[in-house]
Amino acid sequence: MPSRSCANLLDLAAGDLLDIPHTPGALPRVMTVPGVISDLDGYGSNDEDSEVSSSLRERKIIVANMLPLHAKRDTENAKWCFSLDEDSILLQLKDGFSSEIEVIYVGSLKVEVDASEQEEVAEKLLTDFNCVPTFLPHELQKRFYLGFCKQQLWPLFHYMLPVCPDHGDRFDRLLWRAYVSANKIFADKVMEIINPEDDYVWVHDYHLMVLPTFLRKQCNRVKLGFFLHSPFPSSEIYRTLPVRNEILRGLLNSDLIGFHTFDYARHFLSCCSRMLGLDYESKRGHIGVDYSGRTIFIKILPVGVHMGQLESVLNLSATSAKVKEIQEAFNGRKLILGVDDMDIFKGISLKLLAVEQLLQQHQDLQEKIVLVQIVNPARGFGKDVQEAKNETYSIAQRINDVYGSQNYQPVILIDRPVPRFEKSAYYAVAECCIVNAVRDGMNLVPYKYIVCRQGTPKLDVAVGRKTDSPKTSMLVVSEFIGCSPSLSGAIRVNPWDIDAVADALNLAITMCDSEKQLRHEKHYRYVSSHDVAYWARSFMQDLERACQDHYSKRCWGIGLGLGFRVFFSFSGL
Ligand SMILES: O=P(O)(O)OC[C@H]1O[C@H](O[C@H]2O[C@H](CO)[C@@H](O)[C@H](O)[C@H]2O)[C@H](O)[C@@H](O)[C@@H]1O
Repeated sequence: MPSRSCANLLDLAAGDLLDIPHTPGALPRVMTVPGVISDLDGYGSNDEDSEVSSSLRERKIIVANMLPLHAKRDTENAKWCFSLDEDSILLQLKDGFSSEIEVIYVGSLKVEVDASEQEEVAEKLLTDFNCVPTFLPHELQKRFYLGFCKQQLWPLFHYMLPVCPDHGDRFDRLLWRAYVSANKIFADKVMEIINPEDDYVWVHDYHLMVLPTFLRKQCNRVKLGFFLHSPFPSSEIYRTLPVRNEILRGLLNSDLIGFHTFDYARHFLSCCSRMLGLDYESKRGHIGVDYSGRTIFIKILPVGVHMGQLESVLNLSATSAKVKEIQEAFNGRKLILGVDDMDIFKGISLKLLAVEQLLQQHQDLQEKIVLVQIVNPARGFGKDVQEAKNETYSIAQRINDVYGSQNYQPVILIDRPVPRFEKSAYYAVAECCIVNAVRDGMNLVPYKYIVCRQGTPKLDVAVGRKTDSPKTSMLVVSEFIGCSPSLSGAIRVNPWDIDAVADALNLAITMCDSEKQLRHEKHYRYVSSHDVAYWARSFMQDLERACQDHYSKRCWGIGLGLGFRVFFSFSGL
């Protein structure tokens, strides 16, 4: 594909995101892809009950901002080396699909590849990893990701309004244009590889919310699902966004839109109603909304963890060794664990303030508890992130100065990339895990903690535990995070209420084992049965159903006469 200059990309006007008429009579011809039917006359010719079928192998095209890859240069020959990012949900979701299905990824690399190397790298990534890279020009990438995504959408979707005009967080149309341009590049990349007759496209997260508009424009029959991993804020917050309609319409150009929680879906619905004037109705567990002659389905489906992967890490001898090492180092002290990205919405300093309060109010706990806070590297680089980091360090220092001693440090900050085996070992040892985020789309830390506390027979043997000994865990979780509704045995807290969080921590660490066991077992049953494969399979099944409805002859007929509806379905909770 010929590369475009950055200037051209940034010139692309946001006005390009006009709504697309979807009444079948107004459908544009589908882009011609070799071997693919290129207009709708031929497409709708199945009889009423038959499914859309083709001899070509079905593929799922997963589109996300970042490919599930690590990249680095070989120190000897300076060539790029790539490896799979096993932690990526995008990679893990494959387990939800039949092995017959080919999964292709479209997204950016975390590194910048020089234009002269891009062709070679693209070939290698396709051959070795089924990945198709979108090489965004440097300036565009910066404005798109660090600018519009991280400085504008991320705060707003986590309920932070740009209140101070001098803070530099006002809506910036230049950044919006970059967002639109970047989304278009992703859509163009998908168009280069898609076989619309057979392939399903699944777009992920807030970075790519207008991509469906571009895809739908180029290929009206594209089978397209979207999942939002971040929260969808209340309409009172969302409606402050100057480009609110463009983004809503972008999402509505999918066939199915997924959210982690009922609230996010409800907020989205209310935005559609208030801002676009769309009606919706509830019928047999589904809610339907008409939108410009299209059918959209909405699914509430919290994501899960990869059980097999977590268990295999627990089975590593490095993990057992680390567990023993941590147990020895803590020497009977109760470990409270926090694992968070360094981000202003994770509530790390509120958590530290609660621990400080706990130690102040319960002198008996001094020398007996330790908060280990693992801090994953920041993903955005705003001034606010640096401020949050400084505050975290300063509160931790204060607590350690006041309550620590020569052999005791009540707060341990681990601020470096922590390998999976080490994290799993901390999860396995921790008496209590606390997630105190003031907003988070889902947050899988509690689920990982539960699985690691359950452990594996191999880990039990390695650390000298009876394999049939009762398993316990204790969670303190913020009520503002997506996983909270699924954790009915957790102590739910308002992270802003420091007294309440301190009390919750006290309750968690003093609770009797039988109660902790009951809560743990309940959580484990849920987490192990609603894993990432369940999530992906369930989303894809609904997407297939949605597309069958949309693109079968019968439905086109209904669409012509009556217009289409949006349906909501609920599962996983
Ligand atoms: O920081 P970004 O590159 O913009 O990516 C955003 C975050 O993506 C991932 O978290 C999101 O998805 C998780 C799984 O659904 C969910 O638990 C979380 O609430 C979402 O924000 C990633 O895990 C984060 O590190 C990124 O910051």
